[in-house]
Amino acid sequence: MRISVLYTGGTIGMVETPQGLAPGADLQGWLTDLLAGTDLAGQVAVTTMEPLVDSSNVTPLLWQRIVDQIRRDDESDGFVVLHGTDTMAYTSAALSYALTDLDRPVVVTGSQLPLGTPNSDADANVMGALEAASSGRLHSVAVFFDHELLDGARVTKASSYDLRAFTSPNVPLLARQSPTWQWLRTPQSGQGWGEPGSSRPAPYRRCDVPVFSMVPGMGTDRLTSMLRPLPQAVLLRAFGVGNVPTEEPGLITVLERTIAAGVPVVVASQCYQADVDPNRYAAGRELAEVGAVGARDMTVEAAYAKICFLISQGLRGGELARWIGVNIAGELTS
Ligand SMILES: NC(=O)C[C@H](N)C(=O)O
Repeated sequence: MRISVLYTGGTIGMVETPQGLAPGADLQGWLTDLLAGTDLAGQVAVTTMEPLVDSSNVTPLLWQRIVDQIRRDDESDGFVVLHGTDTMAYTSAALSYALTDLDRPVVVTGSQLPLGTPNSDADANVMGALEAASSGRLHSVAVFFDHELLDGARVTKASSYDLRAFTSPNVPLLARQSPTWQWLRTPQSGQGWGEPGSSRPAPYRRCDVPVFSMVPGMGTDRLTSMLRPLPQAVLLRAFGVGNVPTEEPGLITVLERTIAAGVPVVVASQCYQADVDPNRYAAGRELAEVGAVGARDMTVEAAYAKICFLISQGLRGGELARWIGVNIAGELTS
């Protein structure tokens, strides 16, 4: 058994500096000590992805570097990606879309408190992630955090301070480690990208996709200026099941013109738990009628990463909008 750990940064390996927490801990040394005397000792290799970053600085280009690193490693039986928590949910969704054909586990984790500090969750999270990756029971992308294993394309960061930082609001856990493993269900899968046997997905590129929330009193002029110049797509966080202020004069027309100009408008929800159906209320139906597409039960993170994935594959306009409803990697309930 060989597990490859890809270390990208995050609080887990940070130390206090005069500027605040920043990468600087001896992660390799700490991991060697952590694994000493366990079944995994000598079976784990660490690759440090320089420069180490706070995950607020992650872009789709780092998503792709992680994908490339995993793809070029035929030797490892599984992977653990050490990542900052702030954008971990975006990265785990992005890896899920790009690695549907991998058939080896990729477990993403990190910590809320730096390794070696009092009550740090680093030891438990990394040991659990390594156990999940070497269990033989997982073959897809998942997140392990605070004794829970979650579908990679389903997670959201639910707390900035609690050690239970991640949840998957629309689907149950995959497994719980408390303290022995209880495997609760098989991961949701999707149809993957392209035809079976076709070439691998094109690499992630940076994309121009604004994500914004509707708020009570949102004006049409503000919406119009937010959409200039025209982006590649829009991810709109509407109210509830996908409702917007349809009585605001001109607001729907702005979105209609945006869609007519070839810019897909994807409607997600501001609710923590959501299944978007813009057809349900009159206050949403007008959106659907002008061609906006609902993100169904995808998280905002999964929807954003999916739009970037589809743009990177060269899809635009209506074709991209059609793929929003296709389950690629278990990101939505089909
Ligand atoms: N807990 C963390 O890892 C937060 C950190 N700011 C990061 O996302 O890199």
